[in-house]
Amino acid sequence: MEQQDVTTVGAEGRREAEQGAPVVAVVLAAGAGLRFDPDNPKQLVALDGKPIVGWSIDAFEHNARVSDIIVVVNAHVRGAVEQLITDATYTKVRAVIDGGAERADSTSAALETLAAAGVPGDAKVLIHDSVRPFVTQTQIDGCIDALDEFDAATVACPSTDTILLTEDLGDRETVRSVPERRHAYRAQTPQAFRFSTIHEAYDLASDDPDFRPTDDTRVVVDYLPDTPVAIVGGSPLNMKVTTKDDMPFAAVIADEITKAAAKRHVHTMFTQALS
Ligand SMILES: Nc1ccn([C@@H]2O[C@H](COP(=O)(O)OP(=O)(O)OP(=O)(O)O)[C@@H](O)[C@H]2O)c(=O)n1
Ligand SMILES: C[C@](O)(CO)[C@H](O)COP(=O)(O)O
Repeated sequence: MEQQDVTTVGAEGRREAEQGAPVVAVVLAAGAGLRFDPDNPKQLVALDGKPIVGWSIDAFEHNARVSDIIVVVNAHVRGAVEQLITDATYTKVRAVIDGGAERADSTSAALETLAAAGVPGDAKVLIHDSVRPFVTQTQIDGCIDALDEFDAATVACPSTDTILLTEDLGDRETVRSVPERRHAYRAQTPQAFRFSTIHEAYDLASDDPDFRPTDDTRVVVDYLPDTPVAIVGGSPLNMKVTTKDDMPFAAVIADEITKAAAKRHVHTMFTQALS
């Protein structure tokens, strides 16, 4: 992917000439959805008529600072995802690639695709769960901006519950430590990295076959411990659809977003008609 100048209009209307490396979104949609319904892939389930994976791709397609999108799929959803991309006439989706058995394998496959494509080490890579359909432009911009100061950043939500870290005692879990709540966050996505950082971390981690991280931030924390990972503000609305119990909440959020967008559209129409 070639270097390109991107002129963007920031959230406050600021115009900024943003010259630099590509901003690549990796949308992870290769999961089996075992906790949801293996016979009904959750990434394809519609919310307000749009498949969950479509909500996530839309968010990055419509961010002017994102230059490229890679979608990671499995064989069961590939056809539907490719059709969705065609029907939506997305302009930034560069490849639909096969993921792997674990989430980390899917991220790794995306990183190898970027490496083979010659993506520069200072490219900004945003890795996102496709089943977090309500990621906001503010969160995406927050990740992109954070990488001007850090080599790694993750969207995360302050925990409103006290977090307990446990250990095994016989067949029971017992509390090992209770971190201060002000330092307790729930990781979300996007998780964002300079390409060289995340590629190096995954390269180091690949020597440990037993390493099974549930997110990408941990790979940097464990294998590049001197690399700070900045927190970007998350929200309970940036939820992950994991089980069917998540669907009623997701449906309410989707409906609210759709209604708000319709109101904005009507307002714009009136403003244009009356001007
Ligand atoms: N091998 C995998 C596993 C997960 N994911 C993606 O990572 C995100 C978060 O994973 P999760 O919610 O756990 O999805 P699944 O792994 O499909 O769920 P389950 O664990 O219930 O099978 C999802 O967008 C999922 O598609 C992926 O791309 N490749
Ligand atoms: C990456 C993540 O969304 C951060 O909370 C989470 O770890 C994904 O977990 P999953 O089991 O793959 O859904």
